Amino acid sequence: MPDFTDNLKPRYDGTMTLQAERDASAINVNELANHLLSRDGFLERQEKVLRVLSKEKLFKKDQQMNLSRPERYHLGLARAKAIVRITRREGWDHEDYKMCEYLNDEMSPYHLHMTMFVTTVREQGSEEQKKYWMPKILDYSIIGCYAQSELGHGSNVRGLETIAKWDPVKQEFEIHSPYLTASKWWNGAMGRTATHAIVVAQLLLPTRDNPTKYEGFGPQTFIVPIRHAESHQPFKGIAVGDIGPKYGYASMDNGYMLFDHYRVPKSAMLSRYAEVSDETGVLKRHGHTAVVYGSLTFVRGQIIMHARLVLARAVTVAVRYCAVRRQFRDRDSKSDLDEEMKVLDYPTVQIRILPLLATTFALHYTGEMMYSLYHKSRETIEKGDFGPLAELHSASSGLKSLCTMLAADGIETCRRAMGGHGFGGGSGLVGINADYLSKPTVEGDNWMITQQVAAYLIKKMTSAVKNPTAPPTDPTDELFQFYLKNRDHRIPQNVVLSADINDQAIVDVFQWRAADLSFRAYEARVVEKKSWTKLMIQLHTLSRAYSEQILVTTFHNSFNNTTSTLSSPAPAVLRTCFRLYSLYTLDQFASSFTLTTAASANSIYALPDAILDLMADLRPHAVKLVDAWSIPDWLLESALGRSDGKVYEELFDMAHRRNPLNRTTFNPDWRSEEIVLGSGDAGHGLLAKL
Ligand SMILES: Cc1cc2nc3c(=O)[nH]c(=O)nc-3n(C[C@H](O)[C@H](O)[C@H](O)COP(=O)(O)OP(=O)(O)OC[C@H]3O[C@@H](n4cnc5c(N)ncnc54)[C@H](O)[C@@H]3O)c2cc1C
Repeated sequence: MPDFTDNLKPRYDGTMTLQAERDASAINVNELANHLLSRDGFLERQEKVLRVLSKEKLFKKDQQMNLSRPERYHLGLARAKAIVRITRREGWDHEDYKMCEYLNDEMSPYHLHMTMFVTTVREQGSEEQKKYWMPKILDYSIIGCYAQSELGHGSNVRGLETIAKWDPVKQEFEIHSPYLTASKWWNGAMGRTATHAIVVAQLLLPTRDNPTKYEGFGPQTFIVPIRHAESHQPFKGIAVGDIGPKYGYASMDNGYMLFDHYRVPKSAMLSRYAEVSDETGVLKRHGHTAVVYGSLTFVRGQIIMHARLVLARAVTVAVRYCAVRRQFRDRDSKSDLDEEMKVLDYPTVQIRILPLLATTFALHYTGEMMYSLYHKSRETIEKGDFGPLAELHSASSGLKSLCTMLAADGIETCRRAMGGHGFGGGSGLVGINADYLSKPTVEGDNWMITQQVAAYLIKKMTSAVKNPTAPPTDPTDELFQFYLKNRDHRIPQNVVLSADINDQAIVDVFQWRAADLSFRAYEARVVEKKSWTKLMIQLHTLSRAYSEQILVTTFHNSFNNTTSTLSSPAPAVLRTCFRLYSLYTLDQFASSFTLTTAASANSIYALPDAILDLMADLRPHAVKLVDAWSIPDWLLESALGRSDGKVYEELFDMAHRRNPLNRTTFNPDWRSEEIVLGSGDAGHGLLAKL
């Protein structure tokens, strides 16, 4: 209904403000966007899918935060099915499907089906199993989930309690949950959606001398039907359901599941790398057991690529809003006529947002590098050479931990940097913040998996110490050999850490710190034989330092490889991002850099000024840099982050015209001491629902 608020305008025009910001920078946004997002035709695909999806009523986002949990799941399911339907209707491929999920922006109940479930069958199934299952998976005639974690164990896969006992007479496995803590738990899509599960269970085989006794052969993967194809009810011997409310993930049915002597045929065990022989009932292994973790590694690689887009989205909102938002006149201004300052011009706001803007680019180049590394190594593994698995696993673990931590913390930092409106639904960060909080935990807890990186580096340093002149097989070998040659006559680097510091000097500083921490870990563990548990904090620091070194080195390498082809001023601005990310990180962990003699204490003093200078250099380009990340308004779903800067108009419209709470008169009997929840206009039968 029209009212007197219709013609009111904000005091400062957001659209003009953002236009002025864009005019102030000569960056060619399209060119930079193509540079960042051309892999697999990402940008064209985004445009194509957006055109279709944004017209579908089912995908309208502006009311979803007002729905209850069961409604969110139901909507999520409807959208999951619609995405399959639309993908078929439009003749789209799997990348288009993934783009639908990305733009839909909620955890789809079909997500695990097309990630962990299909990847596990593809990587661990025998040719015969793949021939049987893959067509069913790809045409959605079954829906899968991945049931590894249990109520009692998640990180410790070897400690899983679900058992799969081989029955040589019936040639079947009996899957059983002997304890309450054996209940599968957290597994996405298992609660209400999936018809099948990849179940990770301890394989038990009868011993040779006494067939009534059983011997354990560790966790194996089984493909298990859990719900009836027609009734969709769980099969007898299975108790399964949704685990209930949680942070974010409202549209996902994370589940629990217990088995009571549930029988599956021999063919249920995925047998590309291990199978139970018919005649003898012994386990025959065909390859490297570490490959069982191959699908986890793959998912970790994708998580890193995803982290950069998630952080870019939060930073897009923060940069645009803080460029529009004004508070106070400049304290030192002599004129009363000056406009209020944009909050993005306050260094205390910049220090929270601009290093994160720089981080999006650091994540990008490492994501690209990991993507190539995974596919290169995958080819070698497919040929039966498992050599690269250790390096791949180590790099992916350390980077998964660092990148998801940077992105998850970064979203929250952006939210806080936006003051009160950052806390509101109009920020567009409520969903992404709550959903992304899971990432530091899932696919390997961030504090747990860093131990794998440290173990790998200690092993490498041990070999380097034993044989310091062996031909290096990778950059880490080279770095360790260089370190060992120079460590005795090391003079702490007195590089001046100013805004115009030499880029290679930054890389050297990060690499030296990583090598020195590796050497200290080697000394503590291998030479002094300190207990692993006691060293854990040191080992986590090592992993972080090593992964930061990868981010810095890879970012630096991009200058030689790709960024130099961009038109001015993009290469120089990206260099500023490189320095800002690096010097900001250096400042955060200054003691670690000085204690490892990577940088002298004197040089650290210059850091705050250098960071201020770099932020001043970057500031005029901030809006165009976030524009280059090309996050569509439809995905942002954010009043604060709108590309046209109409922040206040949208916030007011959301509250005044679109908020369902304002459509109902609550408390008409406000003089009474009681509220009748079960009836009336506002009651909606609430009591009956409780
Ligand atoms: C949203 C969400 C979705 C999920 N989806 C799935 C799914 O689809 N399928 C599935 O199988 N699982 C799923 N999980 C489970 C997830 O994989 C596990 O929660 C995760 O691996 C962490 O394991 P945990 O919960 O057992 O934590 P724990 O291992 O119990 O960790 C608790 C704390 O102990 C620390 N810790 C544990 N072990 C060590 C150690 N050795 N040294 C030092 N510190 C240690 C950890 O760092 C952590 O701080 C999901 C979880 C969430 C939150």
